[in-house]
Amino acid sequence: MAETQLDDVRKVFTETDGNEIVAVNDVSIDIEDGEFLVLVGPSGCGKSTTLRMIAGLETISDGDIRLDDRVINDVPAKDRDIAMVFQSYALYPHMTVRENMAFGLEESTDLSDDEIAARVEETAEMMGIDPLLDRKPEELSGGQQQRVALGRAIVREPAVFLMDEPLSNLDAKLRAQMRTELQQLQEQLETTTVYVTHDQTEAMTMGDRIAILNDGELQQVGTPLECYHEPANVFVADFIGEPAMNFFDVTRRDADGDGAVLVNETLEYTVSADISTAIGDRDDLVLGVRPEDISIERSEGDQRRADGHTVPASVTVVEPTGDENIVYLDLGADRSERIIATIDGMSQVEAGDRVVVHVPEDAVHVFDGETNEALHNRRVESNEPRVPNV
Ligand SMILES: Nc1ncnc2c1ncn2[C@@H]1O[C@H](COP(=O)(O)OP(=O)(O)OP(=O)(O)O)[C@@H](O)[C@H]1O
Repeated sequence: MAETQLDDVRKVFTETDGNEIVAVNDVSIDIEDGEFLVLVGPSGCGKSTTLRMIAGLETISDGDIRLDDRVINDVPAKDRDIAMVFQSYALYPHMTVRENMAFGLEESTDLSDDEIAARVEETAEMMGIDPLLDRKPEELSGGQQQRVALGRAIVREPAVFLMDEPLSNLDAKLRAQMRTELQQLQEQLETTTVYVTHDQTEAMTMGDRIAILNDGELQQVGTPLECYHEPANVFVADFIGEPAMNFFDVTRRDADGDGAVLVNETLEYTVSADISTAIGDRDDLVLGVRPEDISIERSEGDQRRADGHTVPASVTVVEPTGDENIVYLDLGADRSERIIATIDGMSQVEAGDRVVVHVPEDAVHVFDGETNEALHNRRVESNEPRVPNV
């Protein structure tokens, strides 16, 4: 167990033509002792590079990495007391499962052969791979190989586990099963874990906290629900949640009293004083609303409600997923804007239906159109935790 800190960590790669790539740009994260932190972001955002720097497999261009307050920038990988699990499993093909698991212990500890054998057996039992101990990797399924790769990391009892997309070679069902198992295992072992994935569902369901990276820059660190309900910016709001948040470029118009109206060619959305105050005098804005917060009603003609939170629309596509319908809609008379809503699977809505879309004010997010930073996030009732749709 160990607290792991990244302090303004930077990685610049220099290509052969001298061109510099900033893969990781001054990233600071405090990973608590025993925490399961998920590093998530799109391809090329710097996740693996960050993990490899923690592991000692990549040098650091600037900043510090600390393990329990000790700077480990120059400590060789093998002396860091960190175990890494790769997507490719990286098992030694000529060794049995038993030998694969024992190898790391022989290299990094002074344990006797008997002690090593006992620890391998014990870990194999915990991982449910004890019947496989005398097989070679080629005699194992992908899922079994992944279990062995995890077992090989666990048997070392390291201070920190680093995992780079460890489940991505498994089929969807096995992946979901392994997610739960890994989480339970980590809770039981209480070993600080940094887990890399590009899959937001994996991040949301596994992480105590998630750290969202884009283009080498840290966007937000928080619990899954914080990142979902209180995204720091448009990138996070868009990345977390499935289907993604709907966004509309709007400008501000003063309304009667303290409120404002957010407008574009299709929308006229009235907001009350607290949102208007958060917006201030900014004029370039982005209005955001999650698909699951939208409701739709059948309607003949253009029936806007007096609250200024409705807009007429027509249904273009309905995708049933079982418990819910994902509904794609064209908004307004000119149909120049689109919106996606997720509604109850029993609702009778069909392509071609004329409807009214209702967006409650307590569900809207407003972002600065220039900086993309959040100005106002949806209201969350603290006694009413909502399960995010991921
Ligand atoms: N050895 C290298 N030399 C030059 N550029 C590199 C090197 N390794 C990574 N990069 C660049 O650094 C950036 C971050 O790469 P990294 O592999 O960390 O991203 P990632 O988020 O893990 O992506 P993925 O999910 O696709 O694995 C990318 O632009 C990548 O091209």
